[in-house]
Amino acid sequence: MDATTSLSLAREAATTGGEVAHGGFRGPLTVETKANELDSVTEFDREVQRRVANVLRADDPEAVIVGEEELPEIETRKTLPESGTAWIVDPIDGTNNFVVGNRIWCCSVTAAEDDEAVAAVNEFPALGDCFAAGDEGATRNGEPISVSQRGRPETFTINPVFGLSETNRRKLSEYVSTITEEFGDCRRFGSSQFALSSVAAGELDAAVSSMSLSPWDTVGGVHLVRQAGGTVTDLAGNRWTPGADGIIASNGNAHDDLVAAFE
Ligand SMILES: O=P(O)(O)OC[C@H]1O[C@](O)(COP(=O)(O)O)[C@@H](O)[C@@H]1O
Ligand SMILES: [Mg+2]
Repeated sequence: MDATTSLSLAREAATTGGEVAHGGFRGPLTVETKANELDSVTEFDREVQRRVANVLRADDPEAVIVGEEELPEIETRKTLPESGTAWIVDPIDGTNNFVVGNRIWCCSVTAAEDDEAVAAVNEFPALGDCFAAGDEGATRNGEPISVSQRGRPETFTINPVFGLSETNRRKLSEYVSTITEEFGDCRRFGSSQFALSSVAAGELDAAVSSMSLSPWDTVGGVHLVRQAGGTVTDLAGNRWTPGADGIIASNGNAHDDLVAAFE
């Protein structure tokens, strides 16, 4: 499937999923936890993944789906296949925000070919922003976007993406110190797809993490950043690929400084 066709299907799936989630936003929810007390899931996460999968499977009944939630009736992988087409789905990225009524959450749908994204859509219904990219640049609500122009590291606003699991808290605090001592300002939003979309749109200068983030937290947003003219590597400065330990996504202007600062 070419990038234009993939983008159109990703858009249809993410729009459908976003509408379903938005219908439950700020309403009564049943909230369960997964790995820890701060890892929430709601009935909407599962229902949105089901609805997104139905859109994708209506087009191709054999569509390979890499998704965050477990659904008994839809076979879902946790990692990307080494070859072929796969659809990466985060039904709600930012579930903790969704649960408390904060608008920063999205339905994320990405098409990948052989481990590499070809089209991505991050639909934020409560914000009214839809970030999308095929192979002709990135857009927000249909308008072209590009990474920021900022060049001096001490002026950079950076999002350390970590979540709040026990094991990652110490590293997060190190990253926050590095940002405030060597760079400019710090932001945290509770959604890695929002962080990456914001880098693509020039609203943030960089997003960084030493965690190995899941494909549904990253692959689509990485594609948006690259299509918007940015640079995405692992912590060693090598081109980022799914499964990498850590990520540095930036406007590209001080990428070497970021690689030198974060480990
Ligand atoms: O900006 P923060 O608070 O570090 O949040 C980042 C975290 O947000 C998430 O993107 C939220 O994902 P989910 O809501 O899909 O669980 C995590 O995957 C990631 O670890
Ligand atoms: Mg999620």
